[in-house]
Amino acid sequence: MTFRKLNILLVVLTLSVGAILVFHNVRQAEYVREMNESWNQASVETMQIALDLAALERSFGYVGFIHHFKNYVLRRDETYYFDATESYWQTVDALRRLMMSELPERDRLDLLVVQRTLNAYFRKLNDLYLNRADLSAVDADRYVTVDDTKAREALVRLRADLIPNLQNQYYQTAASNQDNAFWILLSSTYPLLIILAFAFSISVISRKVLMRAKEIDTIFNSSPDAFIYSNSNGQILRTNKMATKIFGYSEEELREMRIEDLVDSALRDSHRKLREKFVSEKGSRVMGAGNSKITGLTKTGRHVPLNVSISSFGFGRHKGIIAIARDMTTMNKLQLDSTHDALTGVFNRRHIEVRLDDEVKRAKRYGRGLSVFIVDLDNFKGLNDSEGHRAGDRGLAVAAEHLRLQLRKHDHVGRWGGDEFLVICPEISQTDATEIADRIRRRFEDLHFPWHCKLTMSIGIATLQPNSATITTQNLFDEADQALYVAKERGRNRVEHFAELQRPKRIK
Ligand SMILES: Nc1nc2c(ncn2[C@@H]2O[C@H](COP(=O)(O)OP(=O)(O)OP(=O)(O)O)[C@@H](O)[C@H]2O)c(=O)[nH]1
Repeated sequence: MTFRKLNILLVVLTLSVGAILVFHNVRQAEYVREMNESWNQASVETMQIALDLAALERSFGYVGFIHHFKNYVLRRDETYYFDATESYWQTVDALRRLMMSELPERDRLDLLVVQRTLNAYFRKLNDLYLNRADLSAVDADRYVTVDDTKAREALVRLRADLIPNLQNQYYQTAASNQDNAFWILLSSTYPLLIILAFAFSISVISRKVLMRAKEIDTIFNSSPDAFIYSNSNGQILRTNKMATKIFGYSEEELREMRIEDLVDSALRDSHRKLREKFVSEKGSRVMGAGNSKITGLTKTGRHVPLNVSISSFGFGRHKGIIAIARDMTTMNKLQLDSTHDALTGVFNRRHIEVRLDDEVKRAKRYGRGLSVFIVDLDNFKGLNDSEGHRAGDRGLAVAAEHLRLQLRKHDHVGRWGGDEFLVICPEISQTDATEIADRIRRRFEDLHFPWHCKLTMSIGIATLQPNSATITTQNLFDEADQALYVAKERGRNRVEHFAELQRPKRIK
């Protein structure tokens, strides 16, 4: 998974959990409010009905209307009449309130029975008060008699039915509130589980990211190449162990530096311009791919040959550069050792053979000329014998250096073996070749050596004429060798060209 995808996933997860929590909080507040409301409502209604029933029984019963009614019938005291009337209206009021409550149908019917009985009593009371004040107590009592059996039974039923029913309702509300509380608890657990899952995935992802970082760190630090990571301004942000080893600075010191500080001051400006051009190009790309050769500058001021590849990459507005540099000191030395003679510093036998083959092919391909010299020191054995091998070694090195100095940049010199050298001069005609070889010979003869015997050289030349397609490398070499042989035969310290040997005047 890419870092970008990971980021998007985390943002989506965070937003989802946030939304769920907000939703959950709103729902929870709603639940609590509903619970409170239903609880309050249930409590108030239950209480009200109980109070109304108690009020009904009190105002209707034997401390209420009936009590005052009976007293009036027996004593005919107006006060009882008014008390009874007041109790009557209180009873009516209690009945009305109960009728308006949510009650089962059978309870409503019982309330109607009570109301009818109350009204019957009240009519008789008023009639007695207004029209029959002259009746004796016994007659009055007989007159006002109302059959209240049904009303009493209705009240008993109401009490027996209504209170347990209300209790039932109360318990149902409590049970439903308990249900709500359960769901609130469950809905609290739900986001909690999401948060736990979220935390778990974050910890898994973090572990993977840390593992990856550790892997990269290990790769980074165990690389045989120097890694230098910098921002687009060239400010070094991170390096590996090899970078500290090559440049001699600590990681902390490198982090204070710019990448240009690691090249020679003369090259800094051009290096900076190259970096700026490189960074301004969009996207990631690799420059050099390990082939761009530059020279690094170490803390001690030593110049190190480097092969560098540079990659740039962009992440949002951030641009970074990674330079991977390989110290070529050892590699260059190995390469040099594989192609050069250790004693004289010119090409070794194997390499000069390859060069000879290449140059012969090239000369044939382009129809150009080529001359080859075989140079052999004269009586070299004598030098070894009289002055020792060290003097002989020095003589060989001086001869090689002499050849190199006397030749053009694109000529090649190699040690063929012992005291013998091979020189390749592309595009040199026969006449020029002889002249050059003779000049080399003469100047070598003029050199002063710190020993008694004189050191000279004999040179055999062969020339590949332009557009001569048939001659092979071996033929050319053999011709030069034959010319050398003749030079030795004719007294040494001489130059002979193979082509001259064929002419009759030379043979004379
Ligand atoms: N000091 C030294 N001597 C070497 C080296 N390689 C070869 N020789 C010696 O070079 C001498 C070459 O001698 P020769 O090729 O026989 O002939 P020369 O003495 O040069 O005589 P001419 O070539 O006939 O003039 C030998 O004695 C080798 O031992 C070397 O690397 N160092």
